[in-house]
Amino acid sequence: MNALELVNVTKRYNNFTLDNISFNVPKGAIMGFVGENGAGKTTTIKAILDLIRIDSGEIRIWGHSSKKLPMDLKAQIGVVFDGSNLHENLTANNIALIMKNIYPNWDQKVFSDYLRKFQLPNDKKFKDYSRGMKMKLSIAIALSHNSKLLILDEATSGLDPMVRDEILDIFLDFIQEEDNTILLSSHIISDIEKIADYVTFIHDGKIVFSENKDELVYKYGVIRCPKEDVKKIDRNFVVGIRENSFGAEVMINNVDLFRRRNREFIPERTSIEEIMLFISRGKEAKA
Ligand SMILES: Nc1ncnc2c1ncn2[C@@H]1O[C@H](COP(=O)(O)OP(=O)(O)OP(=O)(O)O)[C@@H](O)[C@H]1O
Repeated sequence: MNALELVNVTKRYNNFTLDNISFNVPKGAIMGFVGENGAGKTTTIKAILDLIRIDSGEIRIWGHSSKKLPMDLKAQIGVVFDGSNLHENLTANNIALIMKNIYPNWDQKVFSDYLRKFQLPNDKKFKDYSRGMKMKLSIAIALSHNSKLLILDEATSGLDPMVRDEILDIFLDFIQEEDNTILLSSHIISDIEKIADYVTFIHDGKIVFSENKDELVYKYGVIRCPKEDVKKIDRNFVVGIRENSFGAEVMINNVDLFRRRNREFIPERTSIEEIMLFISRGKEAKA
């Protein structure tokens, strides 16, 4: 069962198109949603949350059309946006009062526990919080209304590695509950490598892949060879080329089939970060 399904979703802006994207997030999984600046991550998340109107396609949350999601299910989605939009003059205490009215399932005890755990003062105004504190407060809110689906847009960016680790642990705790699901967009691939079960890579408004994280690194490989050998490699397998003064690195897809067909070149293991970098740069050789 999927918590989230996107089918052929298209959204056109003047200079950008979210182009016919499809991917699923299985219930109980953490989906890492990665892509460079402007690739379309926030647009996708806004579409999922029905904050923008899509031009075509279908989005289903727990099997319901996102446009017709019943209120009680809507209340089970915890959302954190980068640069939280909480009012500057509110304190955590004020926010708790507001959230109690917004969410029928608001759990004050859980919220207070998170404030303590994150060492967030009750009475300090939001504008006087540090970036890390603001992010933690947003996460505490998202986790305090019995959410079963967390949608996090760059929730760990701009935070130091220790705070990031602390927050990633909270996400891992959250996912221990069998039915809980996370969609986490991030620039920080190491965070995704640490906690995600699946990775969806969006590039220039299109989905390049949406796959199980562990299988991904077996599908791709890097061949290191002299520049003049690049042309011997079957272009159908090539997803990206990088050249430097020592030679060339060629990222290939479908490594198993490549190995069976070709004994001359031996692809080496790679990482999600490298796969993304190569694919973003394209098939033309670049230093
Ligand atoms: N309301 C809008 N009107 C016109 N263009 C928009 C609007 N919102 C977003 N865009 C454009 O859509 C593109 C994708 O933006 P989006 O915020 O989805 O990217 P992103 O992957 O989240 O990037 P980042 O990692 O930088 O946040 C950008 O070119 C942006 O300028």
